[in-house]
Amino acid sequence: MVMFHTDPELVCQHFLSVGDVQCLTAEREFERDQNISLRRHHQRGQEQRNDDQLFAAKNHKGGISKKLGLKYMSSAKCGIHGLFTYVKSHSNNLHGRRGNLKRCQIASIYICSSSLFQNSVRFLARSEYHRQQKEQCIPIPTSRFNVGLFKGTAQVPFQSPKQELLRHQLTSSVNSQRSASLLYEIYNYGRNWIVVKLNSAPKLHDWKVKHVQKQVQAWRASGMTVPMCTARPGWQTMSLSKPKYKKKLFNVDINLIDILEIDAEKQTVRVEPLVTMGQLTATLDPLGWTLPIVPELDDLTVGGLVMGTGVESTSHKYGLFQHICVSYELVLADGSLVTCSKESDPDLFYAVPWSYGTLGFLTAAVIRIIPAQKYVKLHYHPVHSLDDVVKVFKQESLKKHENHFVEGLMFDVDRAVIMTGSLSSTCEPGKLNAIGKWYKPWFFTHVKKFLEEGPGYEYIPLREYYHRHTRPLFWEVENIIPFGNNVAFRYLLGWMMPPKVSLLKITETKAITNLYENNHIIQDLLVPVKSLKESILKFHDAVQVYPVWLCPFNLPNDPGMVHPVGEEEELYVDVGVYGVPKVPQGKQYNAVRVTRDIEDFVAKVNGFQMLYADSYRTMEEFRQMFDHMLYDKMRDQLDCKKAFPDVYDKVNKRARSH
Ligand SMILES: NC(=O)C1=CN([C@@H]2O[C@H](COP(=O)(O)OP(=O)(O)OC[C@H]3O[C@@H](n4cnc5c(N)ncnc54)[C@H](OP(=O)(O)O)[C@@H]3O)[C@@H](O)[C@H]2O)C=CC1
Ligand SMILES: CC(C)=CCC[C@@H](C)[C@H]1CC[C@@]2(C)C3=C(CC[C@]12C)[C@@]1(C)CC[C@H](O)C(C)(C)[C@@H]1CC3
Repeated sequence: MVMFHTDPELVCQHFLSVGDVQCLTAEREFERDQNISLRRHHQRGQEQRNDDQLFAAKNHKGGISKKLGLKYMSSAKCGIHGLFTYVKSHSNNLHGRRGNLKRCQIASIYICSSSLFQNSVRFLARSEYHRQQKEQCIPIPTSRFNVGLFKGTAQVPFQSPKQELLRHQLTSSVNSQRSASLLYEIYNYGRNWIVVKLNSAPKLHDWKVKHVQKQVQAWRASGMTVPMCTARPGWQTMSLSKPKYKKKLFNVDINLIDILEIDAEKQTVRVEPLVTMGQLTATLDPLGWTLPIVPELDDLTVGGLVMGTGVESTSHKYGLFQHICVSYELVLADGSLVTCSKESDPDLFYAVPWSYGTLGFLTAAVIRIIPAQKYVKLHYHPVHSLDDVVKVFKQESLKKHENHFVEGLMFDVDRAVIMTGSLSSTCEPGKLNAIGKWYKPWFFTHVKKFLEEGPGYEYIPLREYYHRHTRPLFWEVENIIPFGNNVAFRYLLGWMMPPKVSLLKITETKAITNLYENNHIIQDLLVPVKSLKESILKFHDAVQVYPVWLCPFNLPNDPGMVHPVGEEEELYVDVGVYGVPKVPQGKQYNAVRVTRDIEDFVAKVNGFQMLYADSYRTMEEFRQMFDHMLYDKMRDQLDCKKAFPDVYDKVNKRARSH
């Protein structure tokens, strides 16, 4: 039977479901009208042909072409990085972590557009389902590719699937996404600089807030038929999934992107919710100030960190992001504008964090600032047994005064580097390491070296330390551009990194999102430090993903969704698991089963799951993990039931993506 799939998603889903994937056999001509032609590369016997499931997908404007008897149509837009990652992770699952890629090859990938915010990746695909799994795949001898920046068509001899994959990965790094990211960054920093210089933001703030209030009034006037959410598109957010619920809800546009005021006397900064961490450190650091906690990815927003949560290597001292916030300004369900703080309205103040925008719209936040220093003196302590990892990590995390920063990276179940740091205004000669420079190795690979070299220390410029995980997105960029840490690449093209998450997301299709969701784990599990050893062993058994991020944080017993079980504050640790799970040969990773198992474990040890990650909990299970007492009270009191969805309805798996 020959099947023609016109939906690219099905093409990719098929990749997942089949046992073997044979090379896409295609040659294409990219003509001006962007028709794509497809022809079969090698002939096979009639019997085998009958078994074929033939997929051809054509990107661009829904055109239909018929050529060589094959019918194919419409849109195969697919973030190229996603495709690579997919291929990589898929082959890992099929053949073990370092599995051979022979049976999973993509032969033709086309990037035909280089417009600023768009990359169109076209691929023609043909896959073969061998009913009898034993049957061998036949390698394809040549393939062709055409990438926007490389004009013309290059014919490259097919050497090995791995090289084939690498070649495609190279094309991804030179696609226009990188330059678009850079232009976008330059625009943002320029705009921010002008706004700060002109001091125009505070004057405009009231006017912009009124605009939010007017939209809430308009929602009320419209009969309040569906609840509200912000209009921020899903591709702009720092999560793997895209919120599906936004399509059904009343979207309120919140265009609040500026730093409003720095008060040196009170040691606070007042910011609008879409201010990012990168924007804040760029503004505050030159003035000699910094936030006590700077969540490490440049594009995280204050709104997202207040409504979700934020954690970083100073959290053992300062707690979570909400614990450095002094007050919130919110537009409520009735359209009124309120400001709440511990003193003025403690119930609302404590209920807001983790509420994910379901109590009101945040229009400004006042956050504490502390004096900054020029450098971080960072010590690296390699440890070589799990017991020592736990011991050293706990010991260092409890030294709140000596250690301004504490963080651990586990490279295996019994090997880790624990880092401790302090702020410093001076630097010893020969000890400076400007890790943020474009040609420097990715931070986690630099850290790993200390396992062999033994303990050491160095000085890192403060802002470069804060954003140390931005360039490799922890280690996630390794899956997207595996050669990104290669020394030649770094010197030549490293300045184009990191890829902008929003641009990666906007160029990604549902299909690739699905592939990520099914072959990847991204979870931050917040567990009491007393359960750290048990947790590491549990995650090791479940997924064996390394490196693992260990970040200690102090959890005070404040009211609200997240607090320790006992009366006292407690030391917790964020165990960050990001990567492709290791699956025994021949087995398929089951994201739902594994994630649910991990979630059950976390709940059992009185831990929490960060809300940006996929949650497979039922509503009852979710309500058991998070204390809803104050939240429910505030939802009733502020008449939120019709105005905003319940937090569970925003964070559960069904509400996201697809
Ligand atoms: N180191 C760290 O701590 C890291 C944290 N994260 C997580 O990433 C998320 C932040 O990502 P980011 O892209 O900045 O935020 P998002 O846009 O993803 O926002 C997260 C939630 O906050 C709500 N929200 C955001 N702004 C407002 C507002 N002004 N008023 C009301 N609700 C609002 C959103 O509501 P709506 O759905 O209506 O848009 C959404 O539900 C957080 O959840 C954080 O925990 C991720 C990486 C690192
Ligand atoms: C609490 C802490 C420190 C969390 C760190 C979380 C990061 C590792 C996450 C946040 C956003 C994130 C989910 C993301 C991705 C990887 C992991 C990230 C960076 C990527 C880049 C993976 C590739 C995907 O195709 C896509 C581009 C959609 C996402 C975007 C968000």
